[in-house]
Amino acid sequence: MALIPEYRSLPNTTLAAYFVGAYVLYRIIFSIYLIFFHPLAKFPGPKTWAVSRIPWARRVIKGDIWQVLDQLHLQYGPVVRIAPDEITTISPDAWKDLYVTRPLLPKDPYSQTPPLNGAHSLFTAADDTHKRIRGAIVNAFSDKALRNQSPIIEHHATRLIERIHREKVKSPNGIINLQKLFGYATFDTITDLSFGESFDGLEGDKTGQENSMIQNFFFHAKFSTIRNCLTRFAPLDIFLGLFLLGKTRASRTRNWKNAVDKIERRLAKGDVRDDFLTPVVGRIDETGRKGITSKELTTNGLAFVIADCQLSTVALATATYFLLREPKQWKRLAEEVRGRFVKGEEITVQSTQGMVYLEAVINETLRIRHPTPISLPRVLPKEGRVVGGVFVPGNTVVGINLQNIQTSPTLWVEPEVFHPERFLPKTDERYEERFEGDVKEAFMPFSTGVRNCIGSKVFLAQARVFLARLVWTFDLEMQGGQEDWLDQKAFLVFEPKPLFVKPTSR
Ligand code: HEM
Repeated sequence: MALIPEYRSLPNTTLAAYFVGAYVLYRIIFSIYLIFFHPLAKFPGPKTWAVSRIPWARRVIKGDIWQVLDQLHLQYGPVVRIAPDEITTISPDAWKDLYVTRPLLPKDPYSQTPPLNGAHSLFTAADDTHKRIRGAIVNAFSDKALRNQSPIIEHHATRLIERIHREKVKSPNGIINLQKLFGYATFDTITDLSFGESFDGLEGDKTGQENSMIQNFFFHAKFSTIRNCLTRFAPLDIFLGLFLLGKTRASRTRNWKNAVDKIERRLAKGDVRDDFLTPVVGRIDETGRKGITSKELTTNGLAFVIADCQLSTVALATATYFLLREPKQWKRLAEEVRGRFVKGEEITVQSTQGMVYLEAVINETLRIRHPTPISLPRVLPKEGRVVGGVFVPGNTVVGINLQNIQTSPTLWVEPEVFHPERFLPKTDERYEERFEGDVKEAFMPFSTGVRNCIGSKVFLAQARVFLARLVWTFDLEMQGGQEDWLDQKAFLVFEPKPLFVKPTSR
């Protein structure tokens, strides 16, 4: 009782100092616990990262976390503690331990942006909901389905080449931004496949309406990355969410309506052609107990569009950049493509299968520059699990960073050098023995297990046809001053710079 008047009589500044002092003392004691006594204390890593999420968050928000993780692995080894409750690994065995071994590990909820309308995409759905949705649409991604969808991909490849011709003529010095055109081409292809109608970005020069949706996707990727990161520092994420969601509400509503209208028109036509909607025609089930609901169909359609449009654009622009920087590799690819086809139209999804150098170029591009250089974090069960040969305690968040595992000097020969040859069959005369040193099991650009990339075959088909048609039709020269083109930030996905090239028809 006697304390209360004394306590009350303290000046406000002294009171505040007590509180600050108590908090600092608590942080110091807690930090000592985190560094020396916490179950993750045995894992190496920077001490400042072990005691707080802030160093990690700072790098995510700066867009260079993938580069910093590279350095941390070099310094500390294959397993690094990057937060009080999280470790990252580049052990190839961890692919199986984290993404295949049963029971399946849930995704770290902090790494996910929850759907605004409650209808999950495959990315955010868990357990039975994930199984149900994937089961409803998986047939749209089979080899057979892809064969039937091929004319759509080839049609947009033709329009890409036509647009490059038009752009070349329009440009006073013949220089064009190829990254932008890849963006339109992938956008047109994937909207055609996902919604049943193309958004016709490649025709924008004719209609005078250049589509800005692609730029918006990259903006959203940045926003979602920062918001997800801030969910660990609530209520900061809520403020950012209110501000940015308000700012983007109109465009989101427009995109949603556009998608719904197109999907409805496509479903009404019935079983008329093969696209991603074919397996669900007449099978929409609004109960949410089997199949897929119409809201989930739209959410997933938009997710496919965003995934393809961003990742394929980055991959295609990056492949072209590497090829133009490395004349020997360009020449090898040109020989393969030009030696095989007499006419550009012969270049199809089917006819580009088994083109070993082309496939090696695509693989090497994905290896050296994964379009989405993120970690795939999973939460361990309370009993813990062996990951990559090391026991990791329960409730730890563990992930493989897609970029780091593909460029670690402990796993790859000359990891930063563009050598498609490393992916050639050993019997190929261009293969070099030194690439025996590569640990190819580390290379899983589409992840593995039941949550692997459902769209990988579509991407590969598109990449083969677009690149082969480009190389068949044009000689390309890179405009100077782009030596630092690869210096890009990544927010979920790399933010590609314009790629200025001068195409000349052969
Ligand atoms: C360069 C191209 C691509 C790469 C490197 C890539 C990579 C990946 C990776 C690593 C995952 C696993 C994500 C996780 O575990 O959280 C994934 C999942 C997924 N990808 Fe892709 N992707 C690409 C293109 C595409 C395309 C073209 C589509 C759509 C047509 C697509 C649709 C999806 C979907 C829906 C999932 C979630 C699958 C599930 O959880 O069931 N991706 N992708």
